[in-house]
Amino acid sequence: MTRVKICGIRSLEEALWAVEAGADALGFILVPHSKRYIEPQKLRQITAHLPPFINKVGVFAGEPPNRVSEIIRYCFLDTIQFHGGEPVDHYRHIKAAKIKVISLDPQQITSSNSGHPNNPRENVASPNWELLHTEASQGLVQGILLDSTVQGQSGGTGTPLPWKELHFKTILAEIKKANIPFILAGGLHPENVQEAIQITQPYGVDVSSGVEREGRKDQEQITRFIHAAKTKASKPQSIR
Ligand SMILES: O=C(O)c1ccccc1N[C@@H]1O[C@H](COP(=O)(O)O)[C@@H](O)[C@H]1O
Repeated sequence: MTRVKICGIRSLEEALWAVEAGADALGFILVPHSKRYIEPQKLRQITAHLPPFINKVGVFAGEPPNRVSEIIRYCFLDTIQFHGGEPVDHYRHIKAAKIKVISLDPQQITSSNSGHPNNPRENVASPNWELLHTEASQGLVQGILLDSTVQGQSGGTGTPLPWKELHFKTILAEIKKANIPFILAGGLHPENVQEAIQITQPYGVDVSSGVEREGRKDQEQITRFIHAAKTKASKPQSIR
């Protein structure tokens, strides 16, 4: 069954909505410029009151290793999500599971399909797959998350990746070679998550904007999202 992370939680009430609906993980944004930022002092008050068996993920972008280590311990977090292109090697001493984020520009993926008949990858800024495979084989990362970047902004953009595009299939093939769990993010919501899962077959899905209403987490959207993600779709889908 597909694991679900609900990200950008800012209160105990929101966290308990997600837990009640069956979330496997909760994400907390520790990126100070984000509109979903939560202060460590407030976060600790949430995590201290959560039931067991729920994975608590801290989302960071470019925070120095010592600061990350301090927050992980202070806030009782289990997992680090590196959302700022950090060299994960610098964080190897920290005792937490690590998720490396690869941010992709949806427009570049789409244009690479039609751009050049002989080389569909020509226009795409390709991630460093060799580095990812090395990090995975050395046990430096335990998961890889694909997210969308829009005009230089990555994280919480609410923009879907073009998972139906042919070039996306080649990206997935590279990720699967690393042989670590793959998590799909970027613009997922209750209406598209089943199709996205059917096409990409991820270990887990991650959502922030897609379970909000007027900028705040919404209990009904969270419940619908988790239900959809954990229910098998009836119609088969394929990549065109
Ligand atoms: O959610 C944020 O505000 C955020 C800020 C900075 C880095 C990451 C952030 N969230 C991550 O973004 C993706 C997808 O978000 P969305 O569903 O498209 O809104 C997900 O991995 C979140 O963990």
